[in-house]
Amino acid sequence: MQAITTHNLTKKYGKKTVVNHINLSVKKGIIFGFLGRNGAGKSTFINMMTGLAKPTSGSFEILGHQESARKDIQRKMGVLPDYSSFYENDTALDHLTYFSKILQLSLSKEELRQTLIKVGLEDAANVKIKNFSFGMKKKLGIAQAIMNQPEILFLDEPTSGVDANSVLTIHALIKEIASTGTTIFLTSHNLDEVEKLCDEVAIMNKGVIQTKGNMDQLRAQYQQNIAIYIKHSILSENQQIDLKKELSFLAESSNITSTYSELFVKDEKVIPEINRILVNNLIDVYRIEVDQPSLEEIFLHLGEDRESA
Ligand SMILES: Nc1ncnc2c1ncn2[C@@H]1O[C@H](COP(=O)(O)OP(=O)(O)OP(=O)(O)O)[C@@H](O)[C@H]1O
Repeated sequence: MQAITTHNLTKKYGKKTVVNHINLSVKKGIIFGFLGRNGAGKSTFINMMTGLAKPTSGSFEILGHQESARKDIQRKMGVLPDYSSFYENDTALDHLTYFSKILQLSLSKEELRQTLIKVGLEDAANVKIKNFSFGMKKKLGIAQAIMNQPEILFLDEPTSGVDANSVLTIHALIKEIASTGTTIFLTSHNLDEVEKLCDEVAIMNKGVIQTKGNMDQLRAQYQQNIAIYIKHSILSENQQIDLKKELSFLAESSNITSTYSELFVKDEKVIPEINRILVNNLIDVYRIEVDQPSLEEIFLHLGEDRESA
């Protein structure tokens, strides 16, 4: 089942088309990363999902509900906006109590405390928000977003401006929430974070989805080679030539030297075969390192495509 399906979803501001006929589907239960440069249209897309903006044309379903069934969607949805606002004189517990009432969740104090425990703010339940660090405010924002035990959670930049320790806690929290089956739709400018957390990624550019898939699919699509670095026993010149020839069927390119070789391959599935060739040639391997292209490299590569287009 899909958590989100959009059909030619479009948003225009005046004459400017900010979201342009997007057909996107997001599987239920995954962590989905939504990327794009500033101004690509991500927030506008999310605002339509969360009910803050109306599509100009097209439609979408969330968890099987049409956009018109906003109340049903809202009940199952949690949202951490890019910037949450708080009454600085409220405590964490006051804040959750207030939103629990607004959302008509009728949660007990104990249930609210449990939510604070989940996000690691148990000791701050009665502390005024004005004394919170930025990271604590993000965690409180997440607590607010998960109070209703949502089936789908939108997290807009959950770790931007947050200190390294809190980043780790928030990452662990996101994984824990996802492990209960909640679909997570996450935007972040931190590509490393997206690569670590997300099962699938979509990259938006100028209002359209430029690419979508898991990391393996993105690597294959953008033909980013995997680099393999091997430190091995000393090879004579003839051995180097023979090895290069044998590996030429598996590697896109290679650089074989007497003690150290670099290979560039399309698919990591060839690594065991490379290993076998080394063993058959009685070459001792002291170290082998595999360097997969990062999401950052793919993202930059997409940028090159865009600029040369
Ligand atoms: N309410 C609005 N009225 C007019 N133009 C808007 C409005 N909201 C967004 N835009 C324009 O739409 C384009 C896309 O903006 P959007 O905020 O969706 O991008 P984004 O990908 O979320 O960028 P960022 O990563 O900087 O948040 C921008 O050119 C922006 O100026």
